[in-house]
Amino acid sequence: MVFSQPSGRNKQSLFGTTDDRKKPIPTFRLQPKGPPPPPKMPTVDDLLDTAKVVALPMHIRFRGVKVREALVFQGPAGWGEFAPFVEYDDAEAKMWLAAGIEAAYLGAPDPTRDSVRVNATVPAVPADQVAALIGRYPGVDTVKVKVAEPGQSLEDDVERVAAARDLVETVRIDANGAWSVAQAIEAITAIGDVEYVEQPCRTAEELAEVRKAVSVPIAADESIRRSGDPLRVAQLDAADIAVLKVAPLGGMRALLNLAHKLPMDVVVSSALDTAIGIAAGVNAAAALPNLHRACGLGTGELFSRDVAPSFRIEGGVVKPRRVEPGIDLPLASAERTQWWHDRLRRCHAQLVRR
Ligand SMILES: O=C(O)CCC(=O)c1ccccc1C(=O)O
Ligand SMILES: [Mg+2]
Repeated sequence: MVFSQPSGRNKQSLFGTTDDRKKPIPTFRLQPKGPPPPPKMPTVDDLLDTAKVVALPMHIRFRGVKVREALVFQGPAGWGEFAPFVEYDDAEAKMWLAAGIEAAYLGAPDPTRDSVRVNATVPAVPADQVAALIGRYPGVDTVKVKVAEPGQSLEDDVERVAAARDLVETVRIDANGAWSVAQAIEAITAIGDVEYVEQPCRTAEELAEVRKAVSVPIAADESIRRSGDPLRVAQLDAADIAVLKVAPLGGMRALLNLAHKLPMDVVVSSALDTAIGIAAGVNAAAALPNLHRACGLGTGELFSRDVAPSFRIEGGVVKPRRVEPGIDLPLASAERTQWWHDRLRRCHAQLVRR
């Protein structure tokens, strides 16, 4: 059911559902009613026909990488992206392929708003570099600061967050699960008031413990996108906010469906996507019935080259748009291209088999 959404165009799926199979064969209507039938699942050859593997250079190291690789492809509805992080196994990576196929073959769900507020993303840089990074995000009033980077101290985090606080109204932090419960409580106390702390510890149980011990709101990211059971954080009362990403959840409609089920505020964030993946994130955020917080969709600013001009941030917002890659793309080596083609083949086989 992850590929469906309660109503209208947003309910379509490329993969079908048990419900669809139970429905009687529809009788012919003179005046067609409702959404068009979902297109057929593309074959591997369909995907590889238009596939390009890009290697995008970054201004700054993020998640340990300075070059972001992605495979992008074109379908009848536009472009899709397949860019699971290289260390992910096929079972996890196949969700990212489902998301890319949805974007290229089904297109965006119906929007409910025409712009989306974004946050600036500040990697674990020295405090004196924070102002220059935030300067790349015109009109943005919310900054997400990465903390708990391996090899750095709590003092580094306190200083980096303080530098961001001097410049904007709202600061949120992301520890990517690096702290123990005790370390999280110590760090959160030292850092002081923030909008929320994203994934302070690895497990949902630990998030629930930290949440009981501190007054700062807790957001869940990896506990949702990598847990196998995204609803568990809600069952455990482990988070105040859900950070949702299109690609790891298997698409825009999967994200909308999950947001519908979660009893908490949602933030849509990127997975360090190219402009094609960012477009899907913006389209998902623009289709949410409720959205109260800035989204992490400004990461195009971290690239020094992208597949298309990055989403222009103006007055702190981005607007949904169609993304068409340029002709002069920074292509990956032949060897890396083959690696991505092989990975796409394996993930496609897993998707059609299930
Ligand atoms: O949310 C943002 O501001 C940017 C996206 C981001 O931080 C991110 C990007 C790639 C992989 C993981 C993460 C993360 O939120 O942990
Ligand atoms: Mg995160």
